[in-house]
Amino acid sequence: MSLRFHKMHGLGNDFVVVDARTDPVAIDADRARAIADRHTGIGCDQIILIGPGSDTDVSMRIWNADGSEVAACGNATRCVPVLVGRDVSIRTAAGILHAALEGDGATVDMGKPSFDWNAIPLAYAMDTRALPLAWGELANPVAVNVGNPHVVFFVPDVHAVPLETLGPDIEYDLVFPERINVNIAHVLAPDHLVMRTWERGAGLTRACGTGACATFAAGRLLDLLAPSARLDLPGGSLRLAESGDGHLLMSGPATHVFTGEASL
Ligand SMILES: N[C@@H](CCC[C@H](N)C(=O)O)C(=O)O
Repeated sequence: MSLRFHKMHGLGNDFVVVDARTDPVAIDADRARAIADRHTGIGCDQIILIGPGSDTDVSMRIWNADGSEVAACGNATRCVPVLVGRDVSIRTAAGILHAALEGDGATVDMGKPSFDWNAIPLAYAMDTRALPLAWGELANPVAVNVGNPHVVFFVPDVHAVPLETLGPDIEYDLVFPERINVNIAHVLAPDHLVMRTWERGAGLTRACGTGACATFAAGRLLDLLAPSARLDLPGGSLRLAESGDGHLLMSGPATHVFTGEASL
């Protein structure tokens, strides 16, 4: 099957973006895995399908490299207005998002975080400010849903944590019935932190936009961060701010690399 696609990325979190606004394209878990394969496919962390919107400008569906379909992807959301060439409203499985072109990327209103244990979701009721759980040296994370599920650990040094081994243990722990994205962060100042993410369904990535939103929301909840902060990820920096009504505003770059066609 022939596939026309755009290769895009947000801070090195890379995507195969399929623009199906005028002609429908069918993607399922098997096709998503084949496209994402870095040896036999195109290679990417996520596959993004942009479709027409009914009540919005466009719609967006998201698959991780392992073929799992998910509701949110912050970095890909910044890519949408860049691809379309204007500010857009986007229908996603997590609700309607608004993305506005800004600088070399976009600012997206990512909505309000939820700290409800049911919304994360967790297997049973727990204090989501500090889950009473530990995996190796990582203990008592904040759990938060920002359209997708995350845990956030505040640690003394993100570079000293073996996230490549602890990440999968946490992602697949049965306490997270829909698996989980795993973020570790250390705060340098109330308006500046450093973080890394193990992504559900994709592993270690250079950046995770929803991970940055989750980490900022967790930092605000614990009073570690100011209402606006810079977050340094392995692939570069994002700016997060909290609006008056508690929404998370994420700003950062989004890059179109090339347009191609593949038999996949
Ligand atoms: N890279 C994304 C998040 C993609 C989805 C995530 N791995 C999940 O399974 O929820 C981002 O920039 O937010």
